[in-house]
Amino acid sequence: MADKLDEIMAWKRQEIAPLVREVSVDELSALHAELPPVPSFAQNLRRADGGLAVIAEIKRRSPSAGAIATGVDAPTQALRYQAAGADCLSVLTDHKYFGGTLDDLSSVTAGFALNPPAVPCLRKDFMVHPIQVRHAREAGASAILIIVRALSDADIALLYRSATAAGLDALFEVHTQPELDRAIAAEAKIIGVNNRDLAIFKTDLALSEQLIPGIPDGVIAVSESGIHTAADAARAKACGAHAVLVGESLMKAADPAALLQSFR
Ligand SMILES: O=C(O)c1ccccc1NCC(=O)[C@H](O)[C@H](O)COP(=O)(O)O
Repeated sequence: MADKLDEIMAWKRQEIAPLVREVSVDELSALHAELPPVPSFAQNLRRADGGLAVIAEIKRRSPSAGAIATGVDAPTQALRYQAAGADCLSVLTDHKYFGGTLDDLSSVTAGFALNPPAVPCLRKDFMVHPIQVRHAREAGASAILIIVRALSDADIALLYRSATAAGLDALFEVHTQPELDRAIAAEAKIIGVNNRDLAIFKTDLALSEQLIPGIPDGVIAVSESGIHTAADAARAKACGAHAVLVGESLMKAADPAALLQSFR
């Protein structure tokens, strides 16, 4: 079966080609110094009460689910998640496959500036070049995504250095033990186990149970994808997850606050 992630990564490199230019670590540090600070993504993933933190995702559609909530207004959904008690948000900014835009992220963070407290936002996109890190910081993100399987070790190191210079955290996403080993070697501080196999679109929480116990102490562990019920979240917590990343079930929930609280 064709691998969707390979297709998306090839498209992403094509999509950003016209925007690509050299972006140095110094440029990103200077940008960070001149822009208003952003709230810490990592800090919000460690709840003082020991409960499971929830990263609530804004996602209109996806390759696996098709249409989820195509007409949703991102800043309105962000304020619903804020009121529901989300610890962090994940905002899809890829348009072709997920129906999101970078403007969604900018309008979400601008909305929080008018309606504090700001909830830290992950720019959920397929990162391949530091220019995307710059755009994420300008749009008010607190973190970027690094999909280990899709990148060389050199690309991972460059993106991580760039994110750190720009004052952003990085969520390293893994799906296998060798990918987890690479994330650990890169000194990731936040590692997410994606329960969804992006080749066949099957989600299996057993993957979190298999990999999360191998995430070192001191590193934040996130279980991603396929969390629909309190029982799913409890499985993630039982194997050591500090947080869950939840898209489809929260996007479709009539009462996101009740569902989110049940996860905790
Ligand atoms: O969700 C997909 O179909 C998908 C396909 C290809 C690459 C990435 C994909 N999803 C990204 C995600 O990681 C999920 O949006 C996220 O973990 C939330 O998952 P869910 O709660 O199952 O919506």
